[in-house]
Amino acid sequence: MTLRLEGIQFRDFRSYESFSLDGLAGLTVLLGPNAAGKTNAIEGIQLMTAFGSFRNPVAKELVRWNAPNARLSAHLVSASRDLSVQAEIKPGSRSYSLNGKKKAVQDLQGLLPSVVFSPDDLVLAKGAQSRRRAALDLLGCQLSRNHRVIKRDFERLVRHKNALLKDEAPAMLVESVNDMLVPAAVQLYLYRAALAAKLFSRMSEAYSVMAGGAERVEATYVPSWESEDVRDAAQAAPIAFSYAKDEARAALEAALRARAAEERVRKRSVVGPHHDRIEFFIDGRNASTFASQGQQRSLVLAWKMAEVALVREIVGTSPVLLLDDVMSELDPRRRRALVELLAEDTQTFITATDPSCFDGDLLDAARVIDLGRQEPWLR
Ligand SMILES: Nc1ncnc2c1ncn2[C@@H]1O[C@H](COP(=O)(O)OP(=O)(O)OP(=O)(O)O)[C@@H](O)[C@H]1O
Repeated sequence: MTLRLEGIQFRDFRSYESFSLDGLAGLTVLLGPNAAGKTNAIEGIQLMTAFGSFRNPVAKELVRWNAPNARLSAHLVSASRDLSVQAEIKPGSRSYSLNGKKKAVQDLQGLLPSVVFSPDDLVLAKGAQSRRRAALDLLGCQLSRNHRVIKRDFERLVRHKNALLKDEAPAMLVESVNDMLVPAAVQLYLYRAALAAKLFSRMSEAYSVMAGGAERVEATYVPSWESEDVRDAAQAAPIAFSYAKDEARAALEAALRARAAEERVRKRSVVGPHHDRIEFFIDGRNASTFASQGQQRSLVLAWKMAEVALVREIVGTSPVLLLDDVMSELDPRRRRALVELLAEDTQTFITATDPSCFDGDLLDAARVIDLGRQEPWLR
């Protein structure tokens, strides 16, 4: 049975000393002037549903200034279940519990997936590759326990390998870590590549609808073990890569051998899924270099629409949709595309500084929370 978010509470989280919302239904609009805490609220809800944050913060940034820790809780309900998820965040650590029992993030992700769309997401189109990989992983982690376990194992091994390289440990030690790292790296690559293929095809469809079929969007997932020439070519024009498990393993092992000396000199790992790339193309040209602002927005919106479609297909229910200050950024055509996403079964939170960017019908159907009216010391 589908879970939904019934209530959320923050204590000493970001700008909030104390904040709670109960009786949450389909559509909640959070209004408030700049710095009222709208993005903080969206981030808090994401932390209690996706168990990650689109802002990629360190734990310390989430704790209200001068407070020792932050506490968040979420009440999730369905016809047959009543769950209480708690989080305690201290500088340097985050711990979660479910109905009073301690849980690892890997055990909670997927309970109630969420998809965030915020102006910050424009970095998906233009910014660092690490943000694209992180967005793909956050989706993968919400959809598959295997994805989250392998990602965690792989990241642990990379940290260990980097520490050895930094300490100039003997090559034999680094090689023995590579032996453990390769299976996790190959599996993470396979999960990501399979997820990317599904996401990218839905993204192209969504973009095509928004652009009235006038532009063609493609996206590719480029493994780190490709030679520099091939990676350059894959930046210039879309090349589809497809590796079976054995082929991926052989290619990664060969690249690790070929670049071992470089890793020793640079004192860090240079090959593996943490260096894979995601490239976007509009009409065959790399979007990082050639896309206009409007095309970048459409690209990111299409990615988000593809995420929602994939969660619906794979989990069988809609994710919680968190839309942070996006209406004012979108032209009427894109706004319409976004509003169509708000199917009746999609629990949605939208923030804005000004209610005038919403349709009257949308506001009539929503519960409107005015964050600007809250006492400032309680925010
Ligand atoms: N750890 C923290 N402790 C206290 N305040 C914080 C913390 N982190 C962020 N803030 C403050 O929270 C305030 C609200 O930020 P938020 O991004 O939620 O505003 P917003 O309502 O989305 O504003 P805008 O409309 O300008 O996007 C900011 O002034 C920021 O300085």
